[in-house]
Amino acid sequence: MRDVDRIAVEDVGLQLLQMMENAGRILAWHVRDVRESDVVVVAGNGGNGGGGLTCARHLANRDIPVRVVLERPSEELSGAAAHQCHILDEMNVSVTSSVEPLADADEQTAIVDALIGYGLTGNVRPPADAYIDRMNDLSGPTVSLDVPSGIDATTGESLDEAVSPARTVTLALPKTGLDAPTGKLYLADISIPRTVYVRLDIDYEPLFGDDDWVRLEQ
Ligand SMILES: NC(=O)C1=CN([C@@H]2O[C@H](COP(=O)(O)OP(=O)(O)OC[C@H]3O[C@@H](n4cnc5c(N)ncnc54)[C@H](O)[C@@H]3O)[C@@H](O)[C@H]2O)[C@@H](O)CC1
Ligand SMILES: [K+]
Repeated sequence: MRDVDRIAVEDVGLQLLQMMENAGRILAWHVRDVRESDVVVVAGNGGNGGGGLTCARHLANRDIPVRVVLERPSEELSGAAAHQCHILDEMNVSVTSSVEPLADADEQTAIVDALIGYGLTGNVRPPADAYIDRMNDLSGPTVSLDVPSGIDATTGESLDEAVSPARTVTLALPKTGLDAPTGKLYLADISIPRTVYVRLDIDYEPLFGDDDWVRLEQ
């Protein structure tokens, strides 16, 4: 997937924010599909977090009650995550980095797990572990972006706590490590052109029909 990202960006010219917009918009569709009530987005500081912040914008644009809990203070965000968070600030969407994560979520609140995607390196470090535990404590439906946080996208193993979602919306290609507990698994089209796969000798069959996502059988 890193190779796909690299070729798409460096050779073909697709920009991260374009792929992230597709990811966040399709994630918002799935959150609307599962939610009964308000929504809390848990966002890390990488591309996964950026996708969650994009999702929050698409929900807020439809007057869906949504708030964001960051793993670290917004002034520590960088890159695309900082970009997406600035827009939410301008929209007056609630963004906090509370120590007691998700303190005011009730049993109906839907959770968006945009903490860690395929960038997981090694055992889950604090405070991410507390956020993962808290997400798992809540009874509302959780939707994970790309990979349930804490799961290794390649091996599928979780070295310790991992999010146990109702569904996972993975991006572009099914990650090899997704035979892990992902809940219902969906693949989202983030507009990676076929030439990227051809250049990487990945045999690619068109996966997407009329929808922007497909359900993957597990
Ligand atoms: N082509 C694609 O697949 C695209 C993927 N995107 C998203 O970008 C993600 C990859 O982005 P990144 O490479 O920035 O990485 P991630 O956003 O997956 O992970 C980095 C974040 O996880 C934290 N983290 C990493 N290891 C940790 C550990 N052991 N304990 C606690 N925290 C840990 C880091 O502090 C950082 O906040 C994908 O999972 C996907 O969601 C999108 O940006 C769009 C393009
Ligand atoms: K995640």
